[in-house]
Amino acid sequence: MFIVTAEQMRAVDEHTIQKLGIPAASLMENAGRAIAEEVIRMCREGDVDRRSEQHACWNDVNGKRAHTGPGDRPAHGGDIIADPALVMEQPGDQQWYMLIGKGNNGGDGLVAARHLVEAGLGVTLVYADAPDALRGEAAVQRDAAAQIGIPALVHGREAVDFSRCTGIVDALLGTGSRGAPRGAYAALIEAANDSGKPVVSADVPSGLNADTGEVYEPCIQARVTVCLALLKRGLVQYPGASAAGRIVVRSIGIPARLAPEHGPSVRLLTEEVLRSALRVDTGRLRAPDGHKGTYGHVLLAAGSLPMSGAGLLSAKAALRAGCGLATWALPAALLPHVIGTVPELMLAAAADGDSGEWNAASADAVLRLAESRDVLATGPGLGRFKGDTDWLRRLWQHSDRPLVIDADALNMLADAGPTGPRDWGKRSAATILTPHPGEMGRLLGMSTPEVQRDRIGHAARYAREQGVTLVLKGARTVIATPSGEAYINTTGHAGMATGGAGDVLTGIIAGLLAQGLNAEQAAAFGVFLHGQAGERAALLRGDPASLLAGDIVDAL
Ligand SMILES: NC(=O)C1=CN([C@@H]2O[C@H](COP(=O)(O)OP(=O)(O)OC[C@H]3O[C@@H](n4cnc5c(N)ncnc54)[C@H](O)[C@@H]3O)[C@@H](O)[C@H]2O)[C@H](O)CC1
Ligand SMILES: [K+]
Repeated sequence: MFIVTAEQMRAVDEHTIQKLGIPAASLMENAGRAIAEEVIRMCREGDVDRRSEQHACWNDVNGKRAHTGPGDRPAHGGDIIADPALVMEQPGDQQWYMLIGKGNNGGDGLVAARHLVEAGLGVTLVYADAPDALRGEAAVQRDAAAQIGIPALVHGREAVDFSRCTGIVDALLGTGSRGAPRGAYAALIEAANDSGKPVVSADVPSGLNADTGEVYEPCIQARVTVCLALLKRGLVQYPGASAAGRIVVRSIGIPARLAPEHGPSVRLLTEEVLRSALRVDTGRLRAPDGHKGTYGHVLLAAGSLPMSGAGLLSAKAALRAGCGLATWALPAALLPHVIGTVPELMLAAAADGDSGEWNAASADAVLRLAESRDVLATGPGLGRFKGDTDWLRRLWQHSDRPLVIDADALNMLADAGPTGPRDWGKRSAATILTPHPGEMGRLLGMSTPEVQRDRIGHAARYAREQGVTLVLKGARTVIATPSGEAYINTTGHAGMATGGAGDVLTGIIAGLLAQGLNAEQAAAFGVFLHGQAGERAALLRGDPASLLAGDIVDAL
């Protein structure tokens, strides 16, 4: 599933109308109908009374539990399947308030109102602006609603009291919204939130930045968001993802495949995308006649005295991800401390003049060890040391192996200079960086909140400019490729925010690279697997908060 910006959505919309000749009115009709169907579904299934469903149910987006409309039950011979609007024989005394903005989002709300009236629901329109402010298709829908006799209030002219209504449809602001909601829009959003009634948002919750996921003050807190045509970036990035509630993406006649023609290709990372777009074929990872050499050898340069566990977690994760062999290189004096901790692991001592410090262990020693291995990964538990940026530069410039860079090695990279490591030259093999938002901020020379304000945008730009594959960790991890594509992960949970989880991810990605996956495949599949293993580990433990990074490795 493609994820678009508001501008990209507008361009795809225009293409559909201008080049394909599909009338704008048809798209608005489909949009409004999709919103009405969701409201009707909620009424039929009693969702409106279910207060617990406040947080996003991501599975609705990645298709595992998508609502398929009135035909959920398999049809048998002789069954008569009717529109949901026609089978609501006892809608009861459902009263829905429709908040109508003056743009096309409001037009969608007006179409939805017509369909809800048809289904027998009580509907009241609440215009944010005087109804004559509406233009084009939205004005056509305003007139149709008036002809049908749908009661209407205008904010500021009549009092609006939500206390007796069943639910609220938010069709105030959509992708044409700019900045924080103003005037009547802000007042209606606040009143809707304060009412405690379930809100169904049309396309995006009003008050959300549809591109970045930033929530303005105020912003609708939706129970459900019926996202129209294509998933918007702001709905998959926090805090927007929380404001959206459950997300239902509905097709309205705009071909989704047009999205990459009009902007960057950003996709939701699902099993389907891994198989089709990324061509990850797990069935081919293990040849029936393979031996340990077939599945590759990871060299990990990691760990220091206070953080030897990071190296252990990474190395173990690489093995669990399926590589044939893993060698952990560390300053020679540290080696006796870790012997036997992971018996399957090989250890390589980097001469350190008996100091136990990386500053005495040369980059050339690591390069020599890497020559006979397939992948080089560095960073976990490394710490900072004198001359470390030059140390990393030598690995960058002289290793022809795929290179995974994490943790403190990213901080060394941040010191490469204002234009970033691209000044070190183009590497002959792939480079994967796996920063958390703090490390990403150091790479970009900006604060962590600034990074978080537009995770997809920053990750995609850095990957393209620096020619690397970038994994921006955190809720909804972003995987961005040098060619400008991005994937947003759907697996994992907040329990995985625990020390060492990142080291595990580095190991998984290195382990997958060793088995022959390319950088894009290894990064995306690695992130997906890491999240799945975290979900599994939380189930086994019964409580996500008690998760340890080692549990993720064990659940792989
Ligand atoms: N996917 C599609 O192609 C389709 C989308 N539809 C719906 O249309 C909206 C986008 O409509 P648009 O008219 O461009 O913008 P909005 O309705 O979001 O509102 C713009 C309107 O609001 C005013 N405004 C902007 N920012 C603010 C603010 N911060 N405070 C107050 N007022 C604001 C601005 O002046 C404009 O007048 C999309 O989301 C879908 O819902 C189609 O219906 C089907 C095809
Ligand atoms: K809206």
